[in-house]
Amino acid sequence: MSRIAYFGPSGTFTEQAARVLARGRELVAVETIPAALTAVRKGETDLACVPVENSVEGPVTATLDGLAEDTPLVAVAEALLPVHFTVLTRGGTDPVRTVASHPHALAQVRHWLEHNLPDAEPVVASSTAAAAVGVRDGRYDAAVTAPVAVETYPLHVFADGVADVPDARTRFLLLGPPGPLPEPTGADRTSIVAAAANRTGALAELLGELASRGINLTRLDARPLKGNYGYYRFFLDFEGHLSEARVGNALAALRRRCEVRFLGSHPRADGVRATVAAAATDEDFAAASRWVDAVRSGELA
Ligand SMILES: O=C(O)C(=O)Cc1ccccc1
Repeated sequence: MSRIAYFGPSGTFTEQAARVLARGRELVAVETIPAALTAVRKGETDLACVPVENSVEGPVTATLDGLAEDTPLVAVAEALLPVHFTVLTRGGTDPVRTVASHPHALAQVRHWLEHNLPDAEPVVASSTAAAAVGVRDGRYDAAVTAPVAVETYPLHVFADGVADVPDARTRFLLLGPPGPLPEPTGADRTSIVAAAANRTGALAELLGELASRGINLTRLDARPLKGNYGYYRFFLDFEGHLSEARVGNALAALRRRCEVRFLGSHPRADGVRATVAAAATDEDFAAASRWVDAVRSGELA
């Protein structure tokens, strides 16, 4: 049976996302995001499930850096989960002095903690579920977890439905080795990493290649090139599928300008259909190419 390594341990938000994407595949918990990516790169699992961005905290940098480095992986599917938290303790009457969680989770409940556990010191854990393990083992007094954590860790539910921002969402990717792309659906997302040159206008030129082909950008993140202060690589997500003319054409144009790593074309979890600007449909590109061919062959001027 095919297997998915997910950012665990058991009881994380990523496990919730992996369940949505599993389609009968076996789920294997690993302790970190790099470990999930390594499991696929080494062929220990067929796929990996990791978080990529959150609507409150922004990019998940371990995922972005892990995708830009080492051997290429591509996203074949995504899941978008609403994020509200459950706060677990061991119960009893002892005061809550420490509250542990993943940094993204702590950042999303800061106000709730100020009002409800003002004396508790926030402590960073590797994941929300690792924080629950710490509560179970007596290392922390409370953990900010995913709702599924109670299935694995029979702790006391101190509070649930906790969220500073009611509509917070996290997007997760299902990643595999390069292979055939998922079929286009009309509601797809394409992701790349581009190493824009460090000179005036270089990023604007890259974005211009997308804009001039009528492609709508959905995310732009910069990450530093470690060990090379002042240099960045850019992560771009945009609407459309590589099989579509405007996307293939734009990617070729970007490739002429700089190093590009393709990170996948796959259906969007929210089903939002791509907006295609005027004169940017496949038929528009095909008609224009037919015209150029006719001019080249001397049939037209
Ligand atoms: O630690 C987890 O449960 C994760 O899967 C990472 C995470 C943390 C906070 C919000 C969404 C995902």
